Amino acid sequence: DISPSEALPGSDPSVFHKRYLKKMRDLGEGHFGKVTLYLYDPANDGTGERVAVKALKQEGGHVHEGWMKEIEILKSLYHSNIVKYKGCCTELGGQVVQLIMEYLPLGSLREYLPKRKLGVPQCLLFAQQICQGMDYLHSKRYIHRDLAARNVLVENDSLVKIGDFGLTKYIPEGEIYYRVREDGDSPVFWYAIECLKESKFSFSSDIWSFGITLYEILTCCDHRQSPPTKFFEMMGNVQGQMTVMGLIKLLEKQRRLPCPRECPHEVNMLMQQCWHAEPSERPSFKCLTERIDAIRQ
Ligand SMILES: C=Cc1cc(F)c(CN2CC[C@](CC#N)(n3cc(C(N)=O)c(NC(=O)OC)n3)[C@H](F)C2)cc1O
Repeated sequence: DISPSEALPGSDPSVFHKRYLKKMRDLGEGHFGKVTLYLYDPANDGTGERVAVKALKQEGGHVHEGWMKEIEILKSLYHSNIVKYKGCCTELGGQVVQLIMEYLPLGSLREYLPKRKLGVPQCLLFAQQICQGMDYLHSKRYIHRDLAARNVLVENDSLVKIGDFGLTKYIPEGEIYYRVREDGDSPVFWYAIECLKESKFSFSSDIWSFGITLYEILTCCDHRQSPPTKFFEMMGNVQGQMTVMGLIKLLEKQRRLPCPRECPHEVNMLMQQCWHAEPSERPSFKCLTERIDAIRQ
């Protein structure tokens, strides 16, 4: 039983057939789904290519409209600092759709940085590339809402890509904020103060998350200095159950993550501006790209 797309010569390379996907191992787990490494091996001789496959945990089998939106978003993005869309694998006549992306075996900055102890210049190169990818995303009026080192993939020593768009939303023309209802397991330590207080997400709240991501890069994702660890310490470890209220109080008292040891003064200034209490006072990604470029010279 071959489907039409298989019968025609030069069939659509963005159509992946379930029967040729051989599961290798899990790469990650999210609230609503998971990302898995597969070998796509139509010749069935092990010479196929490795791909990263994102799938929803199908409850009730219905396809999330938000899920189809995420696929459409990644499919529409073409940038050297954004992970490449490769195609889809459909099952049950389109009831189940899996997203096929390029596989970056070095994984995210969370896995890579602790092993590689980069110097400041290379940290700034990675930071600048994240800004370029994010500037492109914002130019298409998308907000990411989950920018963090765990969602930035490493292609090689001098190239990183934003690798996951699970919480990305479109901001219609003329609007500034996207308000969320769902809470789930929100990454509150990467959230801007207005997100914590009013669930108001914007281009400016992505800038705040970039500042946290830059801090992660400069601390080589050392878990002893991770944002959760550090914020817990700053709150005086209230018996470990940190409340969002505790974090808001801290941020309202203008407390911020400390300057990492290796961090040059002007980079710390840039990070602190990303964490300005007033969203409109935070720099844009275009501005950040230029300022990091100047510092790198
Ligand atoms: C359904 C929602 C959902 C499910 C999830 F599992 C996650 C979390 N997931 C994101 C994708 C992830 C990190 C990034 N960026 N990653 C991608 C690749 C790749 N393309 O190669 C890769 N490579 C790798 O680890 O190589 C050793 N890791 C990693 F899987 C974590 C987020 C979610 O929204």
